[in-house]
Amino acid sequence: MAGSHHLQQDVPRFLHKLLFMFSLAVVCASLYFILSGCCDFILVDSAKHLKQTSQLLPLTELFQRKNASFEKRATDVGARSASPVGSTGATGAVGAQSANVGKDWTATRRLPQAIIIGVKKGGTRALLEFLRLHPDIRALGSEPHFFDRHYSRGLNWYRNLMPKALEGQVVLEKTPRYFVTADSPGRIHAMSQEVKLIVVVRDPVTRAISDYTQIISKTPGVPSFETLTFHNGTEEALKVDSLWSPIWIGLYALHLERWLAHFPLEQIHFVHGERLVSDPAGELGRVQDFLGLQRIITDKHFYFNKTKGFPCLKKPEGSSKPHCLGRTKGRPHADIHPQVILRLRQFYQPHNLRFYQMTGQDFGW
Ligand SMILES: Nc1ncnc2c1ncn2[C@@H]1O[C@H](COP(=O)(O)OS(=O)(=O)O)[C@@H](OP(=O)(O)O)[C@H]1O
Repeated sequence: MAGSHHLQQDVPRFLHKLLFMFSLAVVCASLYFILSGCCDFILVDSAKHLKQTSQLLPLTELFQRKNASFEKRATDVGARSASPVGSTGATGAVGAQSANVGKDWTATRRLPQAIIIGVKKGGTRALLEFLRLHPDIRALGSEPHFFDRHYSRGLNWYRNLMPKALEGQVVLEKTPRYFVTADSPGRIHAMSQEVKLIVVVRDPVTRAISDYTQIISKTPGVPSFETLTFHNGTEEALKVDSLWSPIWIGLYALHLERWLAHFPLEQIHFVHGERLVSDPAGELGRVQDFLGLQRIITDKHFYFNKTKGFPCLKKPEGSSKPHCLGRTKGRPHADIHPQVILRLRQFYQPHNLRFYQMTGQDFGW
């Protein structure tokens, strides 16, 4: 009697349990199908996208580019906000060190494989800013002045200034003063025998006036260009003072000789400063070839800004707005008497010819 009563109670309890387990199984199965359906959709979608893009690029490159553009944005924010390192650069400050921390697990800081070593007022900032458009270039925004001013800080210090880069990307910095400092060629060679060197050269007379224009903009009360260019009180009133920095920097052959004692000519690429203004895409094409990179920066990246009188970028790195270099780049020059300019042209003539012979290129100055 008691046994049949228990049985009567157990059957509905058992049925309840069975119903509960069945419902749970139904819920789990539905969840599984819903979720796996979604994932399939996402996977299919991204696979489609990957297929479309990889028609143009190999997968590894795609991966590197994606990381690179992501990382570039991070570095640049840091580079603008950190403190400068002995820099005379127009835009830059060194901040690469903190900007990428934890952002990319495959990128590392490396010593530069390419350096824009000169020349001051040649158009080095324009070149660097244009090169930054390339996804395979990681460029330091400021001038680190390592080989001329901060060498005692050591290579680790220098390396830590560099932006993080992925394998296959070219790390680049620019310090125009390297070209004219005696120790730089040997020191750079000691760092790397393979490093690629870039020199932006410009008519040394215009370059000297540009240099002087910068000097007077920073230091009021500087004597006139003529006074500083010619030796005062000498028999030959028009003897050029080749030791005055704006004149001395333009003795390109003299400086190049020191570099050629350490590096073969093929390892040095000369950018034609005037053509960098008249045909930036052409000059950039040659620089990309020299760096062993795909020609990605082309004339579609530039437009000529009539107000500025210089080529500007349609879309600089990390922005969608057109951008020209700052006020100190491409500014009106100090007014110099034509006779002085003529005398300086004569002075530079033999030096220029020697430079053309050494490089195998006629720059037409
Ligand atoms: N696209 C574009 N926009 C503006 N300026 C341009 C450009 N391309 C080349 N240049 C020339 O660059 C000259 C400045 O050279 P640098 O950047 O090497 O100067 S610096 O040494 O870093 O101070 C600067 O010299 P100045 O004209 O004397 O100001 C320019 O002539």
